[in-house]
Amino acid sequence: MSEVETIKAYPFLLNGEWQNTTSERTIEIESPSGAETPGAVQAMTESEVNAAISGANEAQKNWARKSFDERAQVLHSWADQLLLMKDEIAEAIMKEAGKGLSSAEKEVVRTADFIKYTAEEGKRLHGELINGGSFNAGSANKFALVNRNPIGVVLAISPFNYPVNLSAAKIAPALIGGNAVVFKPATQGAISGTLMIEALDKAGLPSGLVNLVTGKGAEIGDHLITHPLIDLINFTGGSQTGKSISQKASMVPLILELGGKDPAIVLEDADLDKAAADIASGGFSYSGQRCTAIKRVLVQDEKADELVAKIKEKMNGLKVGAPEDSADVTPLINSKAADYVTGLIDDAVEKGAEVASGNQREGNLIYPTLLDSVTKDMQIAWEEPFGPVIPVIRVESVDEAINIANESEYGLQASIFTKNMEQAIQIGNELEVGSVQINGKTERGPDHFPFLGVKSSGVGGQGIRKSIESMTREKVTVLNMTQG
Ligand SMILES: NC(=O)C1=CN([C@@H]2O[C@H](COP(=O)(O)OP(=O)(O)OC[C@H]3O[C@@H](n4cnc5c(N)ncnc54)[C@H](OP(=O)(O)O)[C@@H]3O)[C@@H](O)[C@H]2O)C=CC1
Ligand SMILES: O=C(O)[C@H](O)COP(=O)(O)O
Repeated sequence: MSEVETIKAYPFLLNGEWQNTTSERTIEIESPSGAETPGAVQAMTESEVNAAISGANEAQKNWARKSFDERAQVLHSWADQLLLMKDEIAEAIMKEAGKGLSSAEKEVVRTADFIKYTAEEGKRLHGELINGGSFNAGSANKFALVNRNPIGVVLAISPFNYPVNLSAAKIAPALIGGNAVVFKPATQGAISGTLMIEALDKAGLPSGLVNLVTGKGAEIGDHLITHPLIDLINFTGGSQTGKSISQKASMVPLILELGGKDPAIVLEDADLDKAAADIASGGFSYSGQRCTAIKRVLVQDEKADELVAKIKEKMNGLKVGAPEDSADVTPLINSKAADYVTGLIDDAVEKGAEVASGNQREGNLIYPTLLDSVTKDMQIAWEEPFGPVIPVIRVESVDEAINIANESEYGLQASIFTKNMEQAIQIGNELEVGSVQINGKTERGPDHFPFLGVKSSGVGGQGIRKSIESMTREKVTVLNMTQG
């Protein structure tokens, strides 16, 4: 048997059947650590993609007629199945996304919690009744019944870094809202995505309601996003990909969760131990491959030396190594990503940044790197590394910190560390971001909080309740009463 024949090729789920592509082409998943491939997925053909979309369109009609409670039962059962498959799914996340095993296990548990909360939140989705008499030119004999209806077929496209959580964060709210889903996982993440759909299938998923589409985004992406039966696109990934989708998908509602360059703004009165601990864990966990990772530090000059020393100290507590050992910093997703990060570090060092810690590389593993005295002419001041490197930019005033924070093309989150709550709130109001964390690291969770990015960080809102609202639309029925 040849080496290629020993690689497991995972099938896709199309209209209730697990199938292999008629193209007979598979895509081998890379191991970020350079170990053997964890398997392969099918490169689906255009006609298989069409069948997935039209099957979902058909299945949605029945699903929309089900009560919230019936839909919720499927979701609860999905969460139970995910937990039963926890070890297998966590191993897949570890092998294809290079995530530390214990974080991968936490991702599965977090996802089950997410799905269960979504099921219950769906049941609490109430419409409203508006009386026409409350408007000057209106009439008290008119009543608007405002209900939330499904949108139809949601195209869910997810990134590699949270291949289970960020996929379920689209699929579960879409389903509870009465939609069908065509799910295209990141190729590097597609085995985990396939396994989570296997769990959903075991939970009693109606045939065609969620169809799994595997294949390279560069090959099938345009076809998917421009298909006339796609009613909404819910995308998480890089800003470049997101912007290109938004240009091509005309008149289709979009939810885009894109890149970030989240600053930690540290004021002179901050608790520096707390700030340093949050910067180290917020910037380096999962090797900085989180949209919400702290990606730059803006610190008042007077406190910069002390803060840098404390961050370095906290960095000693980071475990660097293999995903199997549950390390915090593990090899990056592929060599292109690692080369990109190395290039950013080299550019900064050439232009005068000081390496306070790190700047070592072994294969795709980049040691956590802290760059001090970063200036605005360096690429690392502006670009999203999606890797374990934090630039420290020293500022002379709070206004300078706000200006640099807002000069970024991104606007996901920002942290402010200070004991002065009033000032923190004032600064927060000035920052062009979706969320501000006061005295805490930037992060998405808990998952029922609203989550959104502005500028190049995204369009539309998520977070369990928001996600259900974003993937349903209001339907207004006006009752015109005869004069009583
Ligand atoms: N704001 C947020 O909530 C989050 C944002 N992100 C961002 O995601 C990025 C990292 O994820 P990464 O997976 O590398 O992002 P990519 O943009 O490379 O890929 C995301 C998804 O888009 C698919 N895709 C690629 N090209 C196209 C196309 N032309 N049309 C449609 N789909 C396409 C990919 O498929 P394939 O894998 O086959 O190429 C993948 O499924 C970072 O920038 C990060 O900040 C990540 C998590 C959360
Ligand atoms: O979008 C991401 O990268 C993840 O959802 C981040 O989630 P976290 O901030 O809770 O790690």
